[in-house]
Amino acid sequence: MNSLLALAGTSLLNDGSTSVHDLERRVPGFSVLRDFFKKWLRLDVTTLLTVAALMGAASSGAQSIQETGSKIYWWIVRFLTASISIGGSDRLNREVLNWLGAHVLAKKGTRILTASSESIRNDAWSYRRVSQERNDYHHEKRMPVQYLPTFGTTWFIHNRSIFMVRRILTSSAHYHSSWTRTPDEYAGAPEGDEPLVVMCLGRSVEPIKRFLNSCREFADKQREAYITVRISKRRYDESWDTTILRPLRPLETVHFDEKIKDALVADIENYLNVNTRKFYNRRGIPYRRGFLLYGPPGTGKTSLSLALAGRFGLELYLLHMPSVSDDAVLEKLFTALPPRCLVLLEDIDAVGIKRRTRKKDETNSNSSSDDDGDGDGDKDSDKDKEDSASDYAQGRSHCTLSGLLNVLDGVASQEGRIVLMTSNFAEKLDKALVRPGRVDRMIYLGHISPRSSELMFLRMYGPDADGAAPADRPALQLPPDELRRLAREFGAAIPAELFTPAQVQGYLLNHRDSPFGAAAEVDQWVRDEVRSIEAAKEKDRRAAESRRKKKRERKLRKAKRLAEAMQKYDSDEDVEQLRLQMDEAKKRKKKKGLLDGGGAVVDGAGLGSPGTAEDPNPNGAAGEASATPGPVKDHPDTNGVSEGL
Ligand SMILES: Nc1ncnc2c1ncn2[C@@H]1O[C@H](COP(=O)(O)OP(=O)(O)OP(=O)(O)O)[C@@H](O)[C@H]1O
Repeated sequence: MNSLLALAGTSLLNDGSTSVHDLERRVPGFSVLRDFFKKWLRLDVTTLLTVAALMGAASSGAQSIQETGSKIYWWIVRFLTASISIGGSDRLNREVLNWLGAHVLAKKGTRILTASSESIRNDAWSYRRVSQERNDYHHEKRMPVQYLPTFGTTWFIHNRSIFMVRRILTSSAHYHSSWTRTPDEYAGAPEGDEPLVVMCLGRSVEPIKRFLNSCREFADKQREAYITVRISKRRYDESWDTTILRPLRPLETVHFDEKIKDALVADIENYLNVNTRKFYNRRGIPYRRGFLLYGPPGTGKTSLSLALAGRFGLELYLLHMPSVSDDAVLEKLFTALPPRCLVLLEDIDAVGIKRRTRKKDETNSNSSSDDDGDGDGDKDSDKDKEDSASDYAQGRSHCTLSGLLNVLDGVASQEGRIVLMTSNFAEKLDKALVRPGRVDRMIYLGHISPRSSELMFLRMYGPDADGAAPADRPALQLPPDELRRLAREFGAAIPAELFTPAQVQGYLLNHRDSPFGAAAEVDQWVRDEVRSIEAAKEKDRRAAESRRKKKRERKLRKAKRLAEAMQKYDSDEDVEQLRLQMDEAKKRKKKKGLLDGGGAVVDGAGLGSPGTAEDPNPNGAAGEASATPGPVKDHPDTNGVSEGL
C-alpha cells in the first residue's frame, strides 16, 4: 500500500499518463479499479491516491521533526536540570503527590487531573471477623475527594526554583495509549505505584532535597490528626500492602482503670526512652517489649491499641492472626517491620489452639474411648478433615505456635518494636507464648464499671475536645452541672461488671441526640438486658445439661455391652484373655493418638487450667484471670498491672 501511495505521489509530480501506465504494470487490475471508480462513483482514484501520499509524507516529516525536537528537549533537560527519581512503592512518592495536590494543582488551576476518593486505601476492616460484630464504625471519617497529578509533567516554582515532577506511566495503560495513540493522561488513571522523577532547573540536587523535606513535613502535619495503620491485606502476599488513616483516638476515650492506664503509658514511655535502649544494649538484653490485652469481646482491646499508637506517634502494624496464611508469611511480614513501631496481633488465640484443645479433649475422654475400641479413629480422622475444611472456610490461622514464637523473639526478630497481642481467650494461650520477654505485661480489659459508664456518658454528650459544643448537634448544649448530674445518674444505673463498654456505647449511640432520654430509659434497658442475659444463660445451662445426659447414657450403654460380653466368659482363663485383648486395644489406641497429635505444635499447660494434674502452675496468673472477670494479676515477673473497670 505504501509503495502504491508513493507511486501515486510521483504521478502527480510527473506526467500523469506514464504514471498510470506504471501503476497498471505494478498493480495488475489497477485500470479496472480506476474505471470502476470513475464510472460508478465519479471519482478519480489517481488523484485520491496522490493526496493521501502527500499527507503521509507530511506526517512522517512531522514525526521526524518531533523526534528531533524530543532529542533536543532531553539534551537540554539533561544539561540544564538536576533530578532525583523516587520508586513507585516508596512512601515519599505519595508524600510528593500529596504536596503537589495541595500546593500546586489546587492553586494553578490545572485542567488535567486524577481523582481519588481514598487518598490512602481505606478498607482494612473488610476482612472477616468470624466470632463477633464490631461497633466501631462511628470513628470512620469519609475521605474527601483528593486531586492528584496524572501522568506527564507538572511544573511549579518552589523557593524561587523551577521544578518539574514527572509521573511515569508503567502499567497496561501504556500499551493502550501507544496502540491507539491516545495521550497517556487520557488512556487510564494512575494506579498509585508509578515512579516519579523530580527535576529542578540548575545543576545542583540540593533544592530538590529541600523540596522533598518540605513534602515530608507537610505529610507529618497532615498525619498529626490521624494514626497510620498498615496492614497486609492480600492473603498470600507478604508485604504491608495497604495503609489506612484512622482519626486519632485520645487515650481518655478508652475507659478503664486509670491507674492501670497510667502504668501502661509510663511503661511504654520508659521503654521508648533513648537511655532504655542503651541500657538493654549494654546488658545484652533484646530491646523488645510485649503486652497482652485480654478480655471479652468489645472491652476496648483494639481501641486501646489505636489510642496508644496515637499517643506515642507510632505507626500501627496490624495483623489479624486468623488471616495469616502460614509461618513463612508471618516471618516475612515481621522481617519487613521498621525498627520503631507498634505491632498489633489480633486474636492471638487462633494460633495453635486447635491441637491443644483436641489433645485435652482426648485426655479427658481417655477412659471412655479406651473402653470403646469401636473405630473412633475413623471418626477422629473425619473430624480432622472437617476441621481443616472449616479452618479454610473461616480463614483460621495456619501459623504454628513455634512460628509465632520465632518471630516474637527469634534471631531475625526486629528490635525496638512494641508488640500488643489481643485475645478473648487468654486461658487458651500457651505458657511459652506469655512468658516474660514475649509478654511483659498482661492487661485484663473487662466489663464496664459505673464510673466508666459515667465518663462515657460525659464523652458522648459533652463538648468536643476543643471545648466547642458538638458541631453536628448544636442544640445539645447542656449546662455543665446538668450534664454531670445526668452522667452520675446514668453511671449509678449501670450495674458493675455486667455489660461490656461496647454495649453501653451502643445504648448511648441509640440515644445520640437525647441525653435526657438516655438517662431516663437506662433502668428499663438494664432490666431488659439482664433478662436477655439470663435467658441466654438458661439456654446454655439446658444445652450443657442435655450434653451431660447424653454422655451419661452413652457410658451406661457401654457398661451394659461390657457386662453382656463378660457373661459369655465363664472361666478365669477366658476373663484373663479378655483383659489382655482390652489392654492391647488400649495400647493401639494410645499409639495412634500419639502419632496423630505429636510434635507439630508446642504444647503447654494453659493459663486457665488451674488445678489439673498436668498443670505445673495451678495458680497461674491468667488462670485466675480467666476464672473471674474481675481484677487480674499482672505477669508474675513484672510490676503488677491489674485491671478492673
Ligand atoms: N473501654 C472502652 N472504652 C471506650 N470505648 C470502648 C471500650 N471498650 C470498647 N469500646 C467501644 O466498643 C467498640 C468495640 O471496641 P474494641 O474493638 O476496641 O473492642 P475489642 O475488645 O477489641 O473487641 P474484640 O475482642 O471483639 O476485637 C468500639 O467502638 C469502642 O469505642
